[in-house]
Amino acid sequence: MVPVTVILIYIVVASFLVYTFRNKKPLKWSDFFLNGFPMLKVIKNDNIYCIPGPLRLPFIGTKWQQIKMNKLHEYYADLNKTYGNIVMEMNGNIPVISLFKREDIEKVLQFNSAYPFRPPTEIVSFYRQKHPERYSSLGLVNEQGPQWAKLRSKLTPKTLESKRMLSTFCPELNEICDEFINAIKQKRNANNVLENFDDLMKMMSLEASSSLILGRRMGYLQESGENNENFMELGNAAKNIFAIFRDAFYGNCLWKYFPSRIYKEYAANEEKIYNIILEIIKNTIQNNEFMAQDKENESILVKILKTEGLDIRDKISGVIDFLTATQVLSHTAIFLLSFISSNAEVQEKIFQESSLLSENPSLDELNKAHYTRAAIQESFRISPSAFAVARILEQDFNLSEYHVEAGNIVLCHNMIACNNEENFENAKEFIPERWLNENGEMNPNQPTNSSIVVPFGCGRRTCPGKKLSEMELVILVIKLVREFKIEYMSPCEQQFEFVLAPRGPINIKFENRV
Ligand code: HEM
Repeated sequence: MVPVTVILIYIVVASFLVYTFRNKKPLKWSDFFLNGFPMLKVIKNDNIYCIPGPLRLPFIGTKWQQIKMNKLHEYYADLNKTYGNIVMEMNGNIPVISLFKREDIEKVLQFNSAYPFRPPTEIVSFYRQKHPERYSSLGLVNEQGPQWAKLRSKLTPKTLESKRMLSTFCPELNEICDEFINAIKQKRNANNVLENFDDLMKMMSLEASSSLILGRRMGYLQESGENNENFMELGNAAKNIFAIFRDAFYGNCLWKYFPSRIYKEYAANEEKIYNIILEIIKNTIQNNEFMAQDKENESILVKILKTEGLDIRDKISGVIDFLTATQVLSHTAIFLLSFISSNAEVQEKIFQESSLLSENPSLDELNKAHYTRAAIQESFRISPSAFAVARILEQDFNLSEYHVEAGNIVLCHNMIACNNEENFENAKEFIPERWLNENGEMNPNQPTNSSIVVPFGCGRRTCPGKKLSEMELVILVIKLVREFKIEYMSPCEQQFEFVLAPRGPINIKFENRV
């Protein structure tokens, strides 16, 4: 009897709430009795509650649909098929609108904004607000408005985004890639198959990022036993954190009310990263590293420590945010190598191009590796790790004939739009040539609709690691394909870990070229 009463009360309360939200006026008793289940009816057509989408229930919204959190990318593709170009979900009681149509995505992402608003990662914001002794703001990734602009201008231009910095780092990156190739040779089995390549790839991208950002070689690519325990912990914490973001955002949000398992896991990983970075900073200061004269070879950490007008807590959180963000690079590399593995002709063309470059190519040489760069861009088109770009609207928009007011969260589904035949011919096929002009030069604006290929986001909030990541991917592919014939032992499946990640284990045959 008790469960039946609870369900009845729930239906009545749900009807009132949904009706009131949809029609912006309270439900009268007469409506309820005369209309049956008004929660299922659309009365007006000019607000977001009229946008089609799965059944929204009070308190849990549409979360009941997202049971398989590691398959959310497939869930969104199904939503697009079922409901069309624009779909509304409720994340608890927060409306989230998904856009799949190119014109809508362009409208939102090309909106010229001084401070583009991207919804923050809730659990990070929540935790950082509770720890003012460590964090004076939400940090570069999560802050908004003028505070974000200040962090962005202080933390990035002289560091991650400068051409000089990339040129200086290029020789070291060549060295790290050689170390990576040696590790592959040592770890592959008698049949030349390397099992769990995904683990080694993560270590490679962490080694590269730590070397650039912290100015330290961590030894992630060395045989186990030689590694510093702290550095291994840092690596593991950075690896875990994305899946925690996903579970906190798409799972239940009990962590907002009490320290649930997911909150404790997040706090443990964040504290691990924080403490190790703090230790490294103390050592850097003690060893007088930032008094060094060699400005060219200064690490990003030293550059950030020297930046004036920024609270030390923001400097630390900036370094943490850079290090955690670099995880995405290893996912991207695995998707890219899988396309190269299943397209023998593409692999051969990259090999030909790589043979023309010097053993340790410079940044200028890498920029001329047009075919390889086109292959990377094509991989980004079909399988970008950030498969949707989120924004909070700063003004009202008409999107697919619905009026969407400022302040709403929208997800621009660039991956789904990029895999749609309406936007790209033979959209599901891997064709690097579509990015090349008649002289065989890479042209990112070449294909019609290239404006929706935004693997690093868009506008002033674009990823500051874009140029570094592109350079790293070109060196990596050129060196790997020059050394080995690459063959994935099974198709590379994808799973959702807040960003799109490969589903391990990834086993690859690396056969020496003769
Ligand atoms: C292939 C690798 C990478 C991909 C696909 C990627 C993708 C992205 C995307 C889509 C965004 C959101 C941009 C927007 O909202 O418009 C972003 C933001 C960001 N990325 Fe990356 N990223 C990569 C590598 C990196 C690396 C290596 C770093 C650091 C060294 C980094 C640091 C950041 C930071 C700090 C932000 C926040 C920027 C802000 O809000 O101002 N990313 N990234």
